[in-house]
Amino acid sequence: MMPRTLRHSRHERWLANTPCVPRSEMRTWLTGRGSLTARIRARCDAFEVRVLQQRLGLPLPDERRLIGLRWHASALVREVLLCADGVPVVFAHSVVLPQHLRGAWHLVAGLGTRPLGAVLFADRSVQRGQLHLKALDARDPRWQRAIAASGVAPNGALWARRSVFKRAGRPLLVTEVFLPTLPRLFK
Ligand SMILES: C=C(O[C@@H]1C=C(C(=O)O)C=C[C@H]1O)C(=O)O
Repeated sequence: MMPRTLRHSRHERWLANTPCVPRSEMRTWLTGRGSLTARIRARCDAFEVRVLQQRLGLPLPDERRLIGLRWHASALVREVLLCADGVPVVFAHSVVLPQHLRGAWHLVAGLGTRPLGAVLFADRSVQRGQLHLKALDARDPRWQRAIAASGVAPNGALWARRSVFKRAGRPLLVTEVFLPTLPRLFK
């Protein structure tokens, strides 16, 4: 029997398979492998990236292994809100090792309010790994930061997805938390 600290109960795992997501438009948004920026842009008149922070910080414990970060080491953490016609619809949290900002991920360093997707999907050398999904509840710091930053009234768990992008073998972890306002963009 694994010790409690290592045992992941269902609510603590990110799931690769999609049956966990009810058949709906939400499933299309969660599992689409194209640019989320492009999908939002196509469904609103004014798209905006509101940068909340882009600085060295500690990634969350469940992120370290995915980007090969030693325990207690810092990474570049970028958090933004993607807004459609002035309304936040996605909270995004991206993590990359600082040393890769001088190399493979140099374009991230000076990104500013340009969407990360504009970099990722314009470069054929960038490879996206598998998407993993999770329903985040109020105990998760990503849920807490998404709700606090967006000012959107919470109504339970928030669907999130994450994947590792690689350029020259260097990982960049992107997590996207879908806010309750997203359905305004559904067809
Ligand atoms: C990865 C993409 O870029 C989006 C923009 C981000 C940013 O500007 O930090 C982060 C994650 C994405 O929601 C995308 O468009 O699919």
